[in-house]
Amino acid sequence: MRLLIVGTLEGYITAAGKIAMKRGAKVSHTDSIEGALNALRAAAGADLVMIDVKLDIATFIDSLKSERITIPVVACGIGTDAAAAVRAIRAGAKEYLPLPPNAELIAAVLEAVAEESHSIVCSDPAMLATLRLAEQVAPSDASVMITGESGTGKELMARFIHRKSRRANEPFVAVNCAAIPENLLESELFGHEKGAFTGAVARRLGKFEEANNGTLLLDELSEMHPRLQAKLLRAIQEKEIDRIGSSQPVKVNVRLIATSNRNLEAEVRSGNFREDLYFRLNVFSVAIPSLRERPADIPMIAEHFLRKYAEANGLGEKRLTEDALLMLKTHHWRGNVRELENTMHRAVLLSRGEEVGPEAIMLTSKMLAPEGSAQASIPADSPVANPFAGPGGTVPAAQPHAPQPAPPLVVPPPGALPTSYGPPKGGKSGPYGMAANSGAAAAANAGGTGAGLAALIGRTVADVERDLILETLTHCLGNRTHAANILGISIRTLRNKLKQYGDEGRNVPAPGNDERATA
Ligand SMILES: Nc1ncnc2c1ncn2[C@@H]1O[C@H](COP(=O)(O)OP(=O)(O)OP(=O)(O)O)[C@@H](O)[C@H]1O
Repeated sequence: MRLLIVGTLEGYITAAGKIAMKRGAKVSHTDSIEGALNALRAAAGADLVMIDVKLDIATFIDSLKSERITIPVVACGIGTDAAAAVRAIRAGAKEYLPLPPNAELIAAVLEAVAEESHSIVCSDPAMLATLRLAEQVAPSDASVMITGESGTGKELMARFIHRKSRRANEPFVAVNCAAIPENLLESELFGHEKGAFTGAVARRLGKFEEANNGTLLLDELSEMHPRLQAKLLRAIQEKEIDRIGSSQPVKVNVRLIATSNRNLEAEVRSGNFREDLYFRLNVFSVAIPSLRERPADIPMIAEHFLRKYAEANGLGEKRLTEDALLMLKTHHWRGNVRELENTMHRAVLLSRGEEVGPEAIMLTSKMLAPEGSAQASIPADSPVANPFAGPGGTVPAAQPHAPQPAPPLVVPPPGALPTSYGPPKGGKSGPYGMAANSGAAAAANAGGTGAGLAALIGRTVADVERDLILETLTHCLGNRTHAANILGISIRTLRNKLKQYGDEGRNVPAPGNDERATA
């Protein structure tokens, strides 16, 4: 949790900051609204802003809205100033915290923000049962192995277990073992001493030490090289790690959660994964059902993302039509919740007005296309894999047993995309179901001749794809990562396409501020 304090808080900055830090928050401070906006525009960002009620909160919140930065703002002022509190709430502040700061109140606000941004939306009995199991397992210190197809919510579940554990106020640190090359992963996990290898210009602590007293998530563990598996096993057994280049072991107290979207037992059998490590990590196992196995979750999750992205994009309320809902319910979600999330994000941007109909639902999967059709031959990675597709409750993580009618308060971080949003990994989901096209979906798909779609007829797929990519990029103010997420393609594919368009003399939006170094 990153907290940004703006202003002097009537002289109580230090007290408020200390309380927040004690609860695990990383606290930064700026004096002015301009300073806060600059900080939020930068990659460092924040998950919550506490602002002095004497500052111009209305201007601040308006600026956030106009720049599409979505972040909860809490106003703080001397308790007796009721008029200022009312003004702040009217301006859009979520809460008013009276000063001097009260430890319990600050803790409650931080907890609420953390839960809201990682809430697990579900109502299907299969998922509720999984959550119950996770909640039972959470308070112990035992290692947990979370399995499930790509995009089913494994990281979300790991965060849920951490929040429900005795370590909830300590750090939660995640490492994606598949995303980091083997030689860097060792230093990432265990740290290194200055001079340990070329480029090690200073001592760096690894994730084990960063997560000390808290929880370390080893995401996509099956991708770890056997040599590192041995070092990890030692760290678990001895409860100590060796920084690279050091002969002094360091004691660590870390609860481990591992995830894998591969069948780890099979990896053990084929000799790719150490059996002893597998049993160390798999004390408890939590298997997350795929979205296909919990169809009752689809409408709820779809509505959740509809609200989230409509709000994040500063658009009014939107609702799904019956046809659109039917299309979602009958689609074969290979990319699971992540695919559904991207689909709803696109739908928010493509729909006009309050209603979201089937014409706004662009599915990246080939599953709806008849075998051998032109559509089926378009790669699933393409944003126009289904360009001619036609009309087709939330249980906050803290209370998994009691589905609530009220929508969750969604708190995406600055830039309006969740931190857990990784590059699309749908292609890695493995050999999961090639379910036959359902009759309902096929029927819904067959009727696609809305005005928007008719306008596409006569254009080539490449043309439509280019326009969609460039429009989306413009919408994302040039941010490649966000655009790739919305389009449902990898950042690499996006960059290749943009290079091609640039070479063809097209006007390609410049990278967003935070991406200039890498784009
Ligand atoms: N039940 C849910 N409610 C709300 N959002 C969800 C739910 N499940 C997953 N998500 C969202 O879907 C996206 C993918 O979730 P997450 O990263 O936890 O999946 P994963 O299984 O760890 O993915 P991968 O296998 O690719 O690592 C995230 O944006 C997450 O917030």
